[in-house]
Amino acid sequence: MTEEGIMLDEVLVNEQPSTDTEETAPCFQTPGPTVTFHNLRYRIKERLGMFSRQWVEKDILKDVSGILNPGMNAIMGPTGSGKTSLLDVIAGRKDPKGLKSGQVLVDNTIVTSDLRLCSAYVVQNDILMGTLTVRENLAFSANLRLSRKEYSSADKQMRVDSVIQELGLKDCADTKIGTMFLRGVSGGEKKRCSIGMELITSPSLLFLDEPTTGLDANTANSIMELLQKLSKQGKTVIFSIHQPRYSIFSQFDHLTLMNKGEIIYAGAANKAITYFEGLGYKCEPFNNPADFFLDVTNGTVLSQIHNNKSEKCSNSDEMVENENPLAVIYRKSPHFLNVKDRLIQISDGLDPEVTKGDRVGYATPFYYQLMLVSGRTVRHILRNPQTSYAQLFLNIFFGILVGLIYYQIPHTLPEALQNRTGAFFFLVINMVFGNLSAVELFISERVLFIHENSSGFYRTSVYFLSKVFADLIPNRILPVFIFSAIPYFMMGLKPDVEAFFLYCVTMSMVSLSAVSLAFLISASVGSFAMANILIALPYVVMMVFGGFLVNLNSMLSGMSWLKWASIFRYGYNALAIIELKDQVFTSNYTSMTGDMYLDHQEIDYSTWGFWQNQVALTA
Ligand SMILES: Nc1ncnc2c1ncn2[C@@H]1O[C@H](COP(=O)(O)OP(=O)(O)OP(=O)(O)O)[C@@H](O)[C@H]1O
Repeated sequence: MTEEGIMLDEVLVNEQPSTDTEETAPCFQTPGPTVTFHNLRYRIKERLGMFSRQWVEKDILKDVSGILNPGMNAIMGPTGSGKTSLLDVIAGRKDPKGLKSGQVLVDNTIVTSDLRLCSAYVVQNDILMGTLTVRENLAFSANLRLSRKEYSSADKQMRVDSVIQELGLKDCADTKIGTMFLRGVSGGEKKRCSIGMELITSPSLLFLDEPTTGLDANTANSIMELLQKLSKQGKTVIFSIHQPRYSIFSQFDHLTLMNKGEIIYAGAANKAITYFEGLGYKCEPFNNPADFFLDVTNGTVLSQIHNNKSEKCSNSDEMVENENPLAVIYRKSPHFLNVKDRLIQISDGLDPEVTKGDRVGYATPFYYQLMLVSGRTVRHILRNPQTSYAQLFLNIFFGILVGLIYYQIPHTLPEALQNRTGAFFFLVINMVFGNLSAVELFISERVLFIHENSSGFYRTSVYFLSKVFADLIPNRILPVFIFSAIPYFMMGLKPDVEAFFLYCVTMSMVSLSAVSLAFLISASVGSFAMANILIALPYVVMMVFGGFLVNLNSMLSGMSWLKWASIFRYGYNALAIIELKDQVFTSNYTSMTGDMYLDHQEIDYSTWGFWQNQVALTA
């Protein structure tokens, strides 16, 4: 199959961008909403020590409220002050269990967690498919997030072109994003592409987590200019940022300054200096305001008035108890009282029955998502075929090796039985351990999946099925047939079509069972190292209880039940039945049937006895 042949994108990703700019549909037109958040209190639970049973609760947002209008809304503060947490809670991206009180309103209406499906969120570390080009990534977003009823292929194509044009991505549109092994587009272009992935849906509300982190000064500037351009078109752009330089700070309309989970200033960005100067903090000439604010929060710059006032305020219980006096002062300031009045008005006029986002669902149907996501996975594999080639090569190599070791097994005892059973066990071991690479499947793209799934690209089941199909066929099923066929004929096993077919079925079932276990572990843990440790344990235990290394009948009864969970045992038994049943083996003095051996090993070789192994492998 060629890459071009894959039915992957309705938008023809290989098509050159439309050069006629007048035809390009203008995007980013919808005016942005006003976002208000009321008394948000977010709490996390942390274990005291690694093995401790005690938990401590920590408030990471302490009763924060505010109003964010269309324009550039920056959330600033020192590390750990709660910027990202506030952004995530507003965007509906933080675990709702931690939200102890408060609510978020969009245009005076309660939003459900579906806000995440109808707003755009650009994460800090760009999460894109590295083997696809900028245009292909954008097309993927357009195809999955724009409804097929409302947008034709041409509309989607136009939208992709429009985003490329607006974000200045024309020169790198057909360059791959890049992976660990493949040099791709620059950091700034990657960030633009990440923003573009979200702008495809033309959202009026855009969240960005630290959009300038990791970028050089010029690139950071150009990203912020782009955001400012969007905000000037009426969008509500809300972002967290750590310590921007002056040219970036001067583009902010509204500033929310955080410290220790509380707001210490919220209001017009250009009035923040005046506010802090009013509290007695002096910003030296030529000092960057962003640096000044961080110095204020860190206590590097001290307030004369505040120092005097602290004596005056020492009677105030709130001031004495609160370890964040700037937050207390802010809550008493006219700035906050103003915000509070407006929030009370909004809350009073709120109709709890009317909610936003109730009916937001996926833009495309299940089968269409499955087709697109599988297409992308196949394209990714074709552009990154090393694993598939290695899998194929290893299977051919081991197939020939087993064939050579057990070449043309005679029918004379004792080799006839010893070599056959040894070969079966070796084959099953290869089949199981050859699938260790499957643990990597859900780990390597975990972050991409979580981001795309929570942004409403596709359903969880779609991703799972697409990975299973795209990995199973090239990496698990095809190599199994090669691995099975080579040694079967080299070893001279039963020359019978039915026996060969059943042998292939058994090998496939062993492979699929081993892969399923690897998938289960892969989906349950977060790191590759952990997955490797966890998969080795059941594989080794299953191998010991496989029936070849130890006589299961002579085992401690308390342990022998483990044989029922052994993929090795079911695979080995099935192969032994296929090959040994109805065969007669001879030596100089005696003869022995395969059935006698199976009886001796207590292997049930009746028809049901054989198929129950297949059923167990399927289970
Ligand atoms: N899920 C969580 N589990 C434990 N602690 C958390 C969790 N989320 C946030 N925190 C803690 O809450 C505090 C605020 O975190 P947050 O990421 O919001 O800060 P930030 O201001 O964005 O910091 P940075 O600039 O370093 O990203 C930090 O002390 C952080 O360790």
